[in-house]
Amino acid sequence: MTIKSIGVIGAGQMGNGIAHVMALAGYDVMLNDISQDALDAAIAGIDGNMGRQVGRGKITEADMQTAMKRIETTLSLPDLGRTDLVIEAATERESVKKAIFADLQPHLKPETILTSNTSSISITRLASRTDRPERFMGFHFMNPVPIMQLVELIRGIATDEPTYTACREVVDRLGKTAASAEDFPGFIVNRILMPMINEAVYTLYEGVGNVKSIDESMKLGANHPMGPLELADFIGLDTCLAIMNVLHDGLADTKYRPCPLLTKYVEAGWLGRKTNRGFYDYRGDEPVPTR
Ligand SMILES: CC(=O)CC(=O)SCCNC(=O)CCNC(=O)[C@H](O)C(C)(C)COP(=O)(O)OP(=O)(O)OC[C@H]1O[C@@H](n2cnc3c(N)ncnc32)[C@H](O)[C@@H]1OP(=O)(O)O
Ligand SMILES: NC(=O)C1=CN([C@@H]2O[C@H](COP(=O)(O)OP(=O)(O)OC[C@H]3O[C@@H](n4cnc5c(N)ncnc54)[C@H](OP(=O)(O)O)[C@@H]3O)[C@@H](O)[C@H]2O)C=CC1
Repeated sequence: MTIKSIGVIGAGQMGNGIAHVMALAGYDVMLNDISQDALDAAIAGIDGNMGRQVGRGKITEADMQTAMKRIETTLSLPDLGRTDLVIEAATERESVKKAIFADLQPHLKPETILTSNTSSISITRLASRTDRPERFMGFHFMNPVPIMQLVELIRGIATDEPTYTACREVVDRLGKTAASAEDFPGFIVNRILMPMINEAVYTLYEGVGNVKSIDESMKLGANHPMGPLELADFIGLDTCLAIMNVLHDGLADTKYRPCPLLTKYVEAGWLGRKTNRGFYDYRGDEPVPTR
């Protein structure tokens, strides 16, 4: 099946980045969210990010104008019914994702491929609640989407080969690299990355270091581009906690228990950059460590 149009559900940082790269690669994009503010912020964000790419000579002004015209926004899920491939990128909560698929399903063309950008949730379980488990798979981008090269492709137990091939062709057209991961909690990247971030929070919780020393140690001592706490703020602490809970529940091993300090930050609504406060406070000119 040739994919021409893409539906993206959830206009947060991932949905916005996915719409950006898809439109630049020539796909028509229908971007959906439950909030008009989120849709407006996403379009402004894409405009700013593409503008920076023009400024740095990565794309032309004409590329940007054409791509921006390819992106439509909608508050109405049925509008995604006419697309060929849907990528769900809403909040990392299984109940939210299942409700979206249930609402969307009656409006889809029979051949439309359904995918989720979930960071950790079982593709097989999500697929089993839809009318098309063979045309369902995990399509996992990395943040920030316009920059990161990798896309994890995760087959559920029932995913058929034409579905995998069609998704793989989309990744190729984006100029990105696909990695196949088996459908187990957190797949590959988050199975490895998230316990490291959680351990950094334990290191903070136990007073081994403070926010600044932990991040500096990993940047200067292990050559990571961002410290683990800065990266957690960038990903979103709610998303980090949700992934740890999926690892803990799904693998039934106490080594994945989420750090209580991570839970406390999420309960405070200090979710990182998206709420202007997490392990750093972003409300001033420079980020200030909160511990
Ligand atoms: C949770 C999951 O399920 C999976 C995940 O995604 S895990 C998270 C994976 N991501 C990471 O680990 C990111 C680690 N951080 C980095 O690689 C880098 O710090 C970074 C690329 C984000 C920024 O790099 P930097 O050198 O500090 O900044 P800077 O020079 O300003 O930016 C580099 C490029 O990124 C772009 N960029 C930075 N932030 C961006 C954003 N939020 N959105 C879009 N583009 C962005 C810049 O425009 C610039 O683009 P060009 O190279 O085309 O000019
Ligand atoms: N953050 C990251 O680094 C990465 C995240 N992911 C995954 O991508 C997905 C999205 O993450 P991210 O973009 O960071 O999250 P955000 O919190 O930035 O965005 C999620 C968006 O989805 C919206 N939303 C919630 N419910 C619905 C719904 N029923 N229909 C449509 N939209 C809805 C939210 O609206 P509102 O704010 O109003 O609730 C919000 O705008 C998650 O599954 C996450 O695990 C994957 C790779 C990296």
